[in-house]
Amino acid sequence: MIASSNALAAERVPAANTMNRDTPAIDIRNVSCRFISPDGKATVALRDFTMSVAQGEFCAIVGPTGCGKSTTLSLITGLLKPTVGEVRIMGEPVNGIDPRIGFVFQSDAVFPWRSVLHNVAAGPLFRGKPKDAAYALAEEWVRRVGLNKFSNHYPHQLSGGMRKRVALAQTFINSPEILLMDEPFSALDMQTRTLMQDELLQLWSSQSGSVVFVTHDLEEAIALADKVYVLTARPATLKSVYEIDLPRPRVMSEVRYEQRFIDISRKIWSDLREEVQMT
Ligand SMILES: Nc1ncnc2c1ncn2[C@@H]1O[C@H](COP(=O)(O)OP(=O)(O)OP(=O)(O)O)[C@@H](O)[C@H]1O
Repeated sequence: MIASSNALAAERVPAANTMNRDTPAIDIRNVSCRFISPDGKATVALRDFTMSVAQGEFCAIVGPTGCGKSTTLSLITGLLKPTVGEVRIMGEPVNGIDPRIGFVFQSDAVFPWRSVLHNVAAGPLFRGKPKDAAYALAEEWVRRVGLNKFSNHYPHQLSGGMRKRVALAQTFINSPEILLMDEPFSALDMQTRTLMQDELLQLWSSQSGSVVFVTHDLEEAIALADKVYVLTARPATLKSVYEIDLPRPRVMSEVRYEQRFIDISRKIWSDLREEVQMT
């Protein structure tokens, strides 16, 4: 496996909680997950799967289609319970929806009837922040994601990339300790996608959260992550973990052309290809 440098990790702001820094943000231990359909047919999505995400770490999950990647995220959120095994968040067993967890999915989760500013303010308002403070914070986040000129626009008046920026602002405004992302940029064109990846890395490096990023795109996984988890074909179990020693900060439009990146891609792809060919 490849050694890690984690060059920027030491510069990030420490997590604002009293927990031991060595406690994993996410600890999935020997988890299996089986679905029973109404006609009684069983589907085993995950089998004896183990994964540990450190505080502040950026992990990506890749694997063949339908292997169980999204199921892994559902287990972390508590929306699903494992059939066997245990999932811990910040050292505690998962117990219902956790406000420390933020999500960004492939589809936009913006409210179509609210303007950009109102969309971004929704989270803090929902969490009980006073109105003035919530809107002041929302204005700051709208500016941070470069949408200040579009603050009063509605989602249907925005491009796909702009809506994704709204989604990032909506999520980061809550300073999530854990950020779960399921194919968040897959609907975007290549150029917009590259810009959004850069923005994601900038936002992430300014906060202390851990990220689990599910993607079909191996290059995206390598470019973004500290660690790439390769899952087997269904029922998914952990095939291998690669630590990505590319220095940070990384520039998405350049990193893919570095020889080290190409070497890592080749190595992981030879692992992943065996699984993809089975599906
Ligand atoms: N609620 C459910 N009930 C029954 N089967 C389910 C349920 N959720 C997922 N599955 C099945 O579990 C398996 C894993 O699904 P999952 O969505 O986790 O895969 P994935 O790796 O994210 O897929 P993709 O790469 O296509 O997005 C699939 O066979 C899917 O049909």
